[in-house]
Amino acid sequence: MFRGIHVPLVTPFDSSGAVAVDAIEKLAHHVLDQGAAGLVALGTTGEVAALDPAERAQVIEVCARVCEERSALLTVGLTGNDTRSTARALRELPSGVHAALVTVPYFLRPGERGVIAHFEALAEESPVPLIIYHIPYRTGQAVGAGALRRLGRHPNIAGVKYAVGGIDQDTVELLGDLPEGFDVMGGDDAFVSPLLALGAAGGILASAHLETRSFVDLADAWRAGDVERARQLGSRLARLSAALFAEPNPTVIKGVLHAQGLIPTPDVRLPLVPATSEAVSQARLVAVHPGE
Ligand SMILES: O=C(O)C1=N[C@H](C(=O)O)C[C@H](O)C1
Repeated sequence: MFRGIHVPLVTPFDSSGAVAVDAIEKLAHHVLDQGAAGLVALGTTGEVAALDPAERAQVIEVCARVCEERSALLTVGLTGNDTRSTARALRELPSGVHAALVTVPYFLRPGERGVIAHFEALAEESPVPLIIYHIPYRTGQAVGAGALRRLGRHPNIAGVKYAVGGIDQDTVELLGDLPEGFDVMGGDDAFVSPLLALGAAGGILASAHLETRSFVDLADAWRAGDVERARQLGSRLARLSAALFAEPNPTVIKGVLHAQGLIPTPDVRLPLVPATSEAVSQARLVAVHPGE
């Protein structure tokens, strides 16, 4: 189900601080024009925690409209560390949403058995397929290859957004033996190229707001076995990702998109603070001169 590059959209704000719905629509078309396979609404990059329920509904509505028009896949991010309320949020997803990206329960650290029980319960209730968001450096919860493989055998669990901060033993084991119909999507921008080389189906990458076409080419090159091209693109794009993540995501990306005239302000909501002008200039420089 998951393949190619999916862009977790930023939520732009206008000068009054309101969600700039027109800018979301423009950005959505912009990345899809460049070959993105889908959009992710309400990810970390979309500052979901700082949006109120009405704003979240607005973001989903505009993304669903664009995805419908463009025959693209819409995934919506859901973060919770309680199974009952997460199941309720899944049941309440509006139509037009094709999948839900659900974070491993954070902070609580329920252990692997708890994580398995959580996702199996959610998968039974969810009206759309789930993609597990595994990001232990944010959630505090390890989940090994065996547990992910078991979850991947559930018919309503379509994949994992894999962001363990590098390539480790579990990464290699997982990608060496994937359940049928269970896709691995790279979720650590700087490591997407090696993950694709190991057999990931694509990536959910905030960096792909910029150079979307090049990220799509990277995934295509690994799939086609064009190793030379994939390595070159991979190292160039990893430099771009490093510059875009030099300060907390999505502050630098918003700074660059604003400088390019794609969003009305670079503003983020507290506790995030806007990126420094140095970080934004450096990221713009790397985007234009990737060798520097
Ligand atoms: O919102 C997302 O989805 C992503 N979030 C990650 C993060 O903020 O750490 C980065 C990734 O590119 C996508």
